[in-house]
Amino acid sequence: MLSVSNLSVNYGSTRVVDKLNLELGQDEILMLVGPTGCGKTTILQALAGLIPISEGTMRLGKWESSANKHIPPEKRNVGMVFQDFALFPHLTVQQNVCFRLKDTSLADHWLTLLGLDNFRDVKPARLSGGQKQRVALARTLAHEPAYVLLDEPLSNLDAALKDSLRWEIRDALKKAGVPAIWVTHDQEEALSVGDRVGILNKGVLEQLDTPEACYSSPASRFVARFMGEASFLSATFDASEADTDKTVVTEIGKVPGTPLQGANGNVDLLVRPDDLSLDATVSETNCTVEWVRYEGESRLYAVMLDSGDELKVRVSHENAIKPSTRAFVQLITTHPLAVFPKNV
Ligand SMILES: Nc1ncnc2c1ncn2[C@@H]1O[C@H](COP(=O)(O)OP(=O)(O)OP(=O)(O)O)[C@@H](O)[C@H]1O
Repeated sequence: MLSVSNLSVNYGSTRVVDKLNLELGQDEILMLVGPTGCGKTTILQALAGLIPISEGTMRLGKWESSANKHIPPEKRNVGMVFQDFALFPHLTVQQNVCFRLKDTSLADHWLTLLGLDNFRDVKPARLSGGQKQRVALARTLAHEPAYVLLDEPLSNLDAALKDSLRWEIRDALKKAGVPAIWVTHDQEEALSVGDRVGILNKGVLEQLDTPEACYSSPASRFVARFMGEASFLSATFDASEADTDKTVVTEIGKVPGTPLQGANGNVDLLVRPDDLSLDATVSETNCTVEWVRYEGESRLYAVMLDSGDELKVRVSHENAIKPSTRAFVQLITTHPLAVFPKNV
């Protein structure tokens, strides 16, 4: 198990990573997300042993690294996958994957599994971005790393390729049975691919949890907003009610609620776009459409409630409503929504 305890990194007098704690299971994939400059790459570099750390420890198997006792990358048996693939241009695919390997049977295994058999004698320049990233992954896994660090492995690829390759990479990591930390900018990728997701804000891990928990019970408003479209709706909530029927009362309906941070009384309800319905064909109205974004399968609307709260609503693409139209918005969810203390 990879254990990280109180890991902190300073650049000069600036703390960039602050007291990171995490433990990674044997074949667990942790997706690390956060805004640009929040310290994601720095964490990977520290875990790889590429930069000195200021505080804390990292432990795996027989080694433990700390500020006073640095373990270099070659002693950690770490595998790294970068966004720019980092292949040797003068070597073939086969030679890249077998580089410094005594036993090449695992290289054959990964080359076949990642669909690269027909490209063994080709040099990287002749490969597409997706093929290059498969070669980089095959090379990493052929060396039987104890853990794998992936720094935005899909960011140089187009959208369609990203979608298929993310599953291939996940499958390969699971087949190899190694723990992995995967940095991404893409919240959807983090939620769909990760066993757990870590959300960083200014060097601090704000939440480390299952994708479902990060999305539905975010530890903070920052996490709520970062993991997807989030609206906050004024509501009232009686936390003393029996557990089974804790109801949040809003001007557009009642829903079950999960109180966070001691929310009680006047609160803000976290509403996601798919928790709502929108109808412009009924006589009763309670909002005005501000703007609409066509998304193909769906349309995302921003509506302004008559009371002044703005909500985002996602509905079928068939439901086309023009901006400035009066409409009726309603809560339609039956699962509990997160309830935050009123933002004052
Ligand atoms: N070598 C360095 N010297 C000084 N400051 C640095 C150095 N490398 C990174 N930083 C700073 O540390 C902070 C974290 O950088 P880091 O690259 O880890 O962020 P990130 O979350 O990976 O960002 P991005 O998503 O843009 O890649 C930033 O403010 C960055 O400017």
